[in-house]
Amino acid sequence: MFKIPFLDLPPLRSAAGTVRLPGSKSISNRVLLLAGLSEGTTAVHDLLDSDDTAVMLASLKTLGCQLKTDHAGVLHLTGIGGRLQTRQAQLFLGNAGTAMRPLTAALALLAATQGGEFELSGVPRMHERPIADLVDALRLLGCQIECLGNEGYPPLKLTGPSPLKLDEPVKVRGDVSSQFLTALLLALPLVATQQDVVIEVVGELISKPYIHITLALLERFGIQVQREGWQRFTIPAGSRYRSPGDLHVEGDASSASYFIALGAIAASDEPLRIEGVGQASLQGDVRFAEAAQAMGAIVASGPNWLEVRRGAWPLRGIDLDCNHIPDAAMTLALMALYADGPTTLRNIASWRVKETDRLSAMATELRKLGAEVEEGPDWLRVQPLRDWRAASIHTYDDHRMAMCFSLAAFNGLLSDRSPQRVKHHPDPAAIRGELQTKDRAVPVRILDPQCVAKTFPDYFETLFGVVEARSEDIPVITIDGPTASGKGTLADQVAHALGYVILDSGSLYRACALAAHRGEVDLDDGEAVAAVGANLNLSFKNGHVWLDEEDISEDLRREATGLMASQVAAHPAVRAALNQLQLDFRRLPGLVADGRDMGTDVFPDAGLKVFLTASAATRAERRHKQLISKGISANIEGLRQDLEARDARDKNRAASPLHPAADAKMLDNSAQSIEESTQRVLAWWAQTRPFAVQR
Ligand SMILES: O=C(O)C1=C[C@@H](OP(=O)(O)O)[C@@H](O)[C@H](O)C1
Ligand SMILES: C=C(OP(=O)(O)O)C(=O)O
Repeated sequence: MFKIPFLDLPPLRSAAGTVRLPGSKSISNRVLLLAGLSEGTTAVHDLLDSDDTAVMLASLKTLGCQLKTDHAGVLHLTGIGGRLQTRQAQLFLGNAGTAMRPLTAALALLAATQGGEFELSGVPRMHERPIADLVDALRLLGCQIECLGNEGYPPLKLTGPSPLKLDEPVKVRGDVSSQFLTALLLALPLVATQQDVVIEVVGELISKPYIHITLALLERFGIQVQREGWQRFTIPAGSRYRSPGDLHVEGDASSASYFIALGAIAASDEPLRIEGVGQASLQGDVRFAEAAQAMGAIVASGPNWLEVRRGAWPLRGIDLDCNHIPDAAMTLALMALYADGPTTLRNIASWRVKETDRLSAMATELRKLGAEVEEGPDWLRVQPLRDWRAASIHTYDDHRMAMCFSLAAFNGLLSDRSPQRVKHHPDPAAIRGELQTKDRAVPVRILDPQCVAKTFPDYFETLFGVVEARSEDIPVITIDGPTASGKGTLADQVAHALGYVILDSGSLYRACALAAHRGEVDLDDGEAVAAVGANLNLSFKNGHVWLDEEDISEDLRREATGLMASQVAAHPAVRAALNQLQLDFRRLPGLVADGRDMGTDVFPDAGLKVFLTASAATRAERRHKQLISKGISANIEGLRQDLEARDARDKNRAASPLHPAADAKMLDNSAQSIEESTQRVLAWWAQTRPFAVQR
């Protein structure tokens, strides 16, 4: 997960490959609650691991459920069998509607029948998300519920015992959220032992497909609800939760929407394959695929997979009632930017009471990209966009805002005078326009990218696994400098702050030599060592070097490795292979490369080049401290003389002498803390970016 203040997405060009979706949030939290209320143990496979499920799991644990995850990642949950194990608890439910609403109903009924006192709270936004319709329904039933802040909103206090009136139908409104009905359906079997319990929906029910998920999962837990249209639901007398034993959670269909859109926008050669949902899915949001098809996507599907590629291009604008796909519909608003005419999304009033006011947030942020947007009380109209602006997108702690706006990074595919338009106007001026499109693609900045943790913590990593950018569009920062100047630490810090990949070029020759030696390759055979070098699977994380899955940092520092490194570095074939390997580190979302010739030779087009120096005395002192901390005695004066001699050799050697690139920024960190140098480099970097100052 990118735990950084912002993530810059460079212009992206294409998508291909396979995405394995994380588990469905809606299914995961329902299954957890049902298993928690059941007797016996349920083995839950492929459970979603995210903020929303974490709060549900923590609550169930507090309530006395036993949770164990085995080595294969399967959760074994032993439920309370409908008998309270603890009568007092304070539960924090973050911003998870699928935890707050159903737990309110379940604990209100358990407190009423068995006695207890439970407080349910969440993040500030959860305290602005209405729950009045559910509280009203439960109060009419006889539950004691106090709203501790504003009436009709969490936090809530549920107390009991108190007598329940189960003879009358339980009436609930369904026009603000379907989760209130879901909550009652999931919880009322607790008290439907002696008699049928009837629920009547008052007024129009929204987000209906979510009720299907609820009913299907209740059935898996042995409860057959009788349904009359969307108005009346009967939980038969004698209902009792029975664990199905094993249960598999399918992939999240709302999360699939970003990749379906990605396929429609950017999979122009091969389809993008999405695994985890398909025709057999329980989730209504799979029908997002139909909306994407209406916009031009070509979709093939099997029971639990989808393959999506670009059909019509530009996409086609649509006018759609989105009430059945409230979450995935947000993705259509981004697809609309790539369309040939306006797109109107209707019947989406519920957007206003979700993680943020999504209608307003969507309109505001789309306008930052330059889009023309109209917003009504329950609709949104988005015009196609051709003249895109680089924008810093606020995400309002809403995972879907962050995921949706990542799709704006494909703007280079359809900016003004894009190649597609040139096809229709094949005159020389238009073709010159095509050549200019490269400069028209703009990056997108996603603020607070870690908000995706609500349902899809690895969203951006997954995205980067299936998209491509042109190499020259991937930003590079180079940090070159003499030995012991602290460039490795600085590169680490800068890369960490930006979420960028790190290349510690100095260790490549050592790693190559080590891998060749381990593979029993003759170190005098340049071609053979080069072949090893070309296939090295190296990565750099937190100052450590990894070869495949192994941390080889210690081995690289050994004297023997150093000697082997200078042996292999003499082969021109090895140098060529390692040069290519270094270029291959230019990966999404960007690269920080440290070394001696990164800015001068390897990445001459880097967006920022830093040449880091420190006085020989300072570097000698740092090296001295390092050695002492490892228990190696050393003499500062001797170290300083060594460093000065090495500097002189480096500067004056014939082959790539160490010197700053003509356009490098000089940074002398002798009197700076690492934090200060990091901030200096980040400030220089910010000046190169097209985004307005962050607010
Ligand atoms: O029951 C569910 O799992 C959900 C129902 C929907 O909410 P509303 O019924 O409030 O639209 C949806 O937006 C939410 O993400 C999950
Ligand atoms: C509305 C959403 O979440 P919640 O389950 O918290 O209602 C959502 O995930 O888009």
